[in-house]
Amino acid sequence: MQPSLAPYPALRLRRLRRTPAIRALVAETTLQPSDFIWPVFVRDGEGMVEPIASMPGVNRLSVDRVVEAAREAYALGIPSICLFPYTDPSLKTEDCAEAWNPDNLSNRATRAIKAAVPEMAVMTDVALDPYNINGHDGFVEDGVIVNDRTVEALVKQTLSQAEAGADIIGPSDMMDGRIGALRNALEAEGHQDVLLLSYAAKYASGFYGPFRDAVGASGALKGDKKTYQQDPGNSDEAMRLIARDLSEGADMVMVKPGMPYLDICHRAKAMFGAPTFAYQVSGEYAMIAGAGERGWVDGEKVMLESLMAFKRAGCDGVLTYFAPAAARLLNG
Ligand SMILES: NCC(=O)CCC(=O)O
Repeated sequence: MQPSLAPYPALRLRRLRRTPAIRALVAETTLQPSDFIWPVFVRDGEGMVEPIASMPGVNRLSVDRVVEAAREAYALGIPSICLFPYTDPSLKTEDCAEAWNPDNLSNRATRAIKAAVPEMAVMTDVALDPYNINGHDGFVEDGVIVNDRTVEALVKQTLSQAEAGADIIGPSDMMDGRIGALRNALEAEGHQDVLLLSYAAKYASGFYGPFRDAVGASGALKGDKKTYQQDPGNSDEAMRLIARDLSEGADMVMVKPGMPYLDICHRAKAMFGAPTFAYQVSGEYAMIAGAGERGWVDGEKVMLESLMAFKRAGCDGVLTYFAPAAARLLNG
């Protein structure tokens, strides 16, 4: 766009900022509760609300409490909730079989939410890390994360989540060929309406630290994830990954983390025009919530500003731990 500008004083751009009404008229971007997917941490037990120290205001919830939280979130106008299980260490194995157990925590929570709040879109996570004894998203053989055997396991995990009633499956593993394999399996098994929101551009980031505490994976992870997650300096690679996943049958794509990667969000939306989401991850949340708690920044203001930035960059929506707090503010 080439802005055509009259010379000053014919042009006084401050005229457009003079009152709240005029500012509202010319606002380019809006933020609303329907822009959010709310990630929640699920644990076993009943009546459990367990705070996560590195994520002030975020708790691990037992299934009954997740159902209550989902009901409240939906009433606030948040259309979707995303489940992350805190897996009991005794259930983590080398074969990751708990990942496709029809009665695992994630599947139980999905069934319970779909029974209580059927209109809400339940999103689930596909990757082996919550169930893997070594904390990796794929199987490890001789120190190498193997691709194709992992994809076979991801298919089993996906089908068990679809059977439980998940509306949106989020493959976060970054293996090659998994979107095509999952799409084919969903079609073949009568789950043609299940959506795939691919974690297409997922970076090997330091911003995931608090999440790994939240799901109990910090101690488990051996080494790093650099052979499957992206180098933070790469942008063309992100476009290739997104193009590939869309061509294999992804309905929506995600960029993760969010705030440090707004250029990737913008480029992805401009290049593909597909429904594009960003994940404002745990470290981003912790920085804003932690600084807000200490009074170093105005926490609410920075929260909304950060979420608006995703929309301005071109995202259709944001996965954010702030979803209920932000929705409450936006609803007034
Ligand atoms: N697969 C989901 C994540 O890795 C979330 C990361 C975060 O919130 O830090």
